[in-house]
Amino acid sequence: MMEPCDLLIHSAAQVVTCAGPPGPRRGAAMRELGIISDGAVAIRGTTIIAVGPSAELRRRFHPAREINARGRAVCPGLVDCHTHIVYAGDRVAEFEQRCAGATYQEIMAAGGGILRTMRLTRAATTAELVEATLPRLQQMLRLGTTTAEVKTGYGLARDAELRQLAAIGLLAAAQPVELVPTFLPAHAVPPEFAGRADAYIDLVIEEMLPLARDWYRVSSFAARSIPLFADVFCERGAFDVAQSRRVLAAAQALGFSLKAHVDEFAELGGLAMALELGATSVDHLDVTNPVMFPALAVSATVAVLLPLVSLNLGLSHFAAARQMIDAGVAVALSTDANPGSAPSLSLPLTMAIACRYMRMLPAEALLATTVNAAHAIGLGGRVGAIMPGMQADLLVLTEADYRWLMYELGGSPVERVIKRGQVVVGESE
Ligand SMILES: N=CN[C@@H](CCC(=O)O)C(=O)O
Ligand SMILES: [Zn+2]
Repeated sequence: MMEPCDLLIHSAAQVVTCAGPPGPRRGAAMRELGIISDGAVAIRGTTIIAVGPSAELRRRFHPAREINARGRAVCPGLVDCHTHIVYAGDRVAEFEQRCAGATYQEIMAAGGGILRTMRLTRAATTAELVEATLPRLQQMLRLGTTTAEVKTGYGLARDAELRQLAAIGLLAAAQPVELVPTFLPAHAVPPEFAGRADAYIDLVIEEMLPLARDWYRVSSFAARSIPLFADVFCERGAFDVAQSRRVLAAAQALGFSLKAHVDEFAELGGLAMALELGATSVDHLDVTNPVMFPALAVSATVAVLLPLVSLNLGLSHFAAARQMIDAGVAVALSTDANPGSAPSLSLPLTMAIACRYMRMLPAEALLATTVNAAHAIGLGGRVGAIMPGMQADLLVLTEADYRWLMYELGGSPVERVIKRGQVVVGESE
């Protein structure tokens, strides 16, 4: 007797399952993709129920609908685990200043950069923020992103930060990309607190974090067991290690999971602090001293690397992904999509740059934007792999070999996107 299923995707040249044991992948396991040739995936409701050779699954299942992948590759929906996509305005003029030689830090120190986006974002209503962000999410979806972390951090004041959280909640309900919220009020010292960063941290701890926690408790995110993260920008010109520790420790006491921007331009010691607090991820790590890699490798913390920042800032230095992977660090990759340091929404481009400039192999880059990225946002075991029991988030690519995702530069490698068992990009039959 054949078993019923809602959707059967079959005749894929490769089903790149990324299947493996629980937990983030490290070392040689970052090169094991579990590829099934001439593969198929059976889906019931929002969940994957079987994965295997096409001939076997076509004998076993009687599907309500089927997709013939016609020799294309199928892989997990991509997970963008570090983005700043809720903002108003742009930084095009600053881009020209950087072309003329100004640095990102000089622009930030002169009141531009994050503070320019803060001024524009503060002036926007929640509805305007939603309207500005929706097309970004649509583009991410077309490029294969089915789950994305989204940070606040351009309000830098109580109400404006809460408006960003509200916008993230509305966006999660308005389109298919699944969102994971991160509260980042300590992204820069706002102008009202210039020279008084500690006083701003007091406000963050006493008022902003508790309000964000209250917002989360009644949100759809809590109802679906999607975690709320707190994050901090630990950097010269932003917050020092002591200030960053105060924010993260207070957030942890309120029940937030933790992330930290560390070692982007200067190594202040934020990495050791974040590891001590058991952060879910540490992000950037562009200038981290390799003596830190063994401690990172034995921790449960995922290292999120953001190569589009180095590319966009015209830097020749990239995070030491090769050394980190060889040392056993669980590496994830993300766009860092934001209007300043990384104006790109493309995970395929991110992977392409990581392979060329950080010496990652294509298999490692894919695991870094699926399984490990899911673990970096607390969704490991739910999304990021094609395995029975996992959420049915899949891509049918335009080519037969998944390595086209990294090989092509700036292309459009995705033919169809399936989110929670529904075709949300491309033809449904
Ligand atoms: N480094 C700090 N925050 C962002 C940049 C945000 C911006 O420039 O607007 C980042 O991750 O690169
Ligand atoms: Zn960031």
